[in-house]
Amino acid sequence: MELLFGSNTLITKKMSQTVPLIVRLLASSVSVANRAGKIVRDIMSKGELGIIEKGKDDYQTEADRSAQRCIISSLSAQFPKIKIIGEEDGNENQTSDEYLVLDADKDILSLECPDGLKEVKEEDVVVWVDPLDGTAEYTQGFLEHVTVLIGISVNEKPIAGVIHQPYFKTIVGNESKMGRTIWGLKDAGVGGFTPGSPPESLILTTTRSHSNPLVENALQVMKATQILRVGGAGYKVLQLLEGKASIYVFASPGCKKWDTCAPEAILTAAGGKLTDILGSSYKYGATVSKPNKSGVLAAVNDELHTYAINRIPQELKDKLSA
Ligand SMILES: Nc1ncnc2c1ncn2[C@@H]1O[C@H](COP(=O)(O)OS(=O)(=O)O)[C@@H](OP(=O)(O)O)[C@H]1O
Ligand SMILES: [Mg+2]
Ligand SMILES: [Mg+2]
Ligand SMILES: [Mg+2]
Repeated sequence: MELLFGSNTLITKKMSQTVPLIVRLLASSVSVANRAGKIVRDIMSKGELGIIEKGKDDYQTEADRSAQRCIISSLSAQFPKIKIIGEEDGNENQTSDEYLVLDADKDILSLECPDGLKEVKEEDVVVWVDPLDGTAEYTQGFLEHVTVLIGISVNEKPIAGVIHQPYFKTIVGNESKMGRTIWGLKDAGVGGFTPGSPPESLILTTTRSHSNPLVENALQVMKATQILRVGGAGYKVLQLLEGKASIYVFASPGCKKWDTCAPEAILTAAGGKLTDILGSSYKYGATVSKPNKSGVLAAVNDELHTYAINRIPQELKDKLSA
């Protein structure tokens, strides 16, 4: 019976008897994010983006829809009791065999699960999926900013995640490989990239396509030497992880739980911190409200996070507190 499934599934089935749920879920998330990234590239190559305007400055493309279908159908087939929440409406029940990925990344499967996460059950987990973060940038050709985000929360806290960058190019010898997958697991570490030390002077990263006067006010008070304006919460946190910026400031509603769950989990596993602009943590349980109403403030370490919180004027904090 098992032979019908192919060798990777067979390995996954054997592993399922010994490897803790969280490690298996992260390993499957890495594999499915790679496939979702290929879908994102293929749809761009075909040139039929199928753009829908969901709201003001808020777009959805065929890549957002198909990548979400791939991720949700693949993870729910393997972890049927886990609650999975995706950004794009109308996809949850559209399972597609074409996109079914049942592999699990072997390197992740061999990670040592932290003691506190060994007993986690499917019922304790909520997965937040942003199939394509940086949709505005995807449609405008800023392809390096685009990421696929899969965030894993346990008892409302983000504890593991994947940021896949479909358009990251690696040259190995004469061959170039597209895409890389960054992962993090609380108390275990991060991987898939080379961590960088924070820049010597204060460099901020913020939105490229969703600015407003509140956002600009919070940037000015930081006294930074440089402000990088890039797309996507995933890409901005990647800039922190790689030492290209040290604080991510977005003093506005607009971001949602699927934007921050995976980036927060990975940043925390790397020693950083992500909160709202008042310094309070967001919760990621199944019934929380989706918008991150009080903005985003993330930093590479606690010291810089405290610096940034202290510089935000009280008036601005009052405006963004719900
Ligand atoms: N004002 C507003 N309206 C609608 N959607 C918004 C808004 N601000 C941020 N976002 C969503 O947050 C994701 C990251 O966007 P940005 O890089 O522009 O901003 S930021 O991370 O919030 O700084 C990005 O997610 P994706 O939709 O997945 O691309 C944005 O759509
Ligand atoms: Mg969107
Ligand atoms: Mg997003
Ligand atoms: Mg999105």
